[in-house]
Amino acid sequence: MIEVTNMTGGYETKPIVDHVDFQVNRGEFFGVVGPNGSGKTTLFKLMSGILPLWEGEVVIDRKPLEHYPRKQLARKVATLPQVQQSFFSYNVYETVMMGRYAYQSGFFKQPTERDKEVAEQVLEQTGLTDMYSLPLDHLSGGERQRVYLAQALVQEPDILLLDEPTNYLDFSYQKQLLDELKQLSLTNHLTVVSIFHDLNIASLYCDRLLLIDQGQITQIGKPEEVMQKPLLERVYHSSIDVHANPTLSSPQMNLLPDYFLDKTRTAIKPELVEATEEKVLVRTPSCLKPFHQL
Ligand SMILES: Nc1ncnc2c1ncn2[C@@H]1O[C@H](COP(=O)(O)OP(=O)(O)OP(=O)(O)O)[C@@H](O)[C@H]1O
Repeated sequence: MIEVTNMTGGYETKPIVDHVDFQVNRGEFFGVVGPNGSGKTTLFKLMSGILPLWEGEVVIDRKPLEHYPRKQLARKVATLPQVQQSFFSYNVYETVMMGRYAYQSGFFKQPTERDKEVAEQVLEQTGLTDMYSLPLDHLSGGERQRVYLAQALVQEPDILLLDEPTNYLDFSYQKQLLDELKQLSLTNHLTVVSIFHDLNIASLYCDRLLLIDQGQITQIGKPEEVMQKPLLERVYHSSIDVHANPTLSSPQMNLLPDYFLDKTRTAIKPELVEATEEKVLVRTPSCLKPFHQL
């Protein structure tokens, strides 16, 4: 369990994350959402000890973060940062194996049979087995993202902190990755705390969401408690529409482009032109798209 109390911190003099309190339960899939610059990444840096706390504390499994020795913390918490830079061209296997450093001891740090077993299993899980000998700079952005995720997973952490894990991934890999993480949270009780920009994805996969704005918590709760039109419109300064997912319980949102809004910023209802058993034709604001076939 992660307990964050009165967490405050930043970079210079002004706090970026300001007196924040929340808890994440073991095995929970917990999403952090909020506009650009709201403090999501800074919150992660404070939670993982990359940035020092100015005030408050982070307690992981009843032990304050600063009491964890480095290697013990790496076995407990693995992170996938937003931007990964590789200055040397390691191959996929070498990069993934670096995640095992917390389990290696001695001067030469040769991988053990167990290290190799875990690495192979994770390469399989992340669909990287066939690429294991390729240098990282020969991979696409999405493939590289999967390598770094694999590097975090071989740490066999209890807690995974992910900063926009679906960056660069096409929708099929997004689904594959999130299904895998969800499964790990359900069966292995892996705690997943992840930043998302895509509110619909966050709503589909997360047990609870934390909405942050200007360094403070605006709302925390189940997706239906956070995915509320007035709240999201206020925080994101955008016109949106929130509706029930037709097949699942998670609420989903649509952006409302300005050309679909009238002078009072209300969505213009499409005009029904023709409805037969095979098709429905509607007319939307005529200047742009005369017809939509549904
Ligand atoms: N290294 C830094 N030094 C100084 N200020 C920083 C630094 N990193 C971030 N900031 C500032 O902190 C604020 C919050 O940044 P942060 O990266 O936490 O936001 P975010 O919610 O993750 O944004 P995004 O959605 O764009 O990734 C921003 O105003 C940013 O300019």
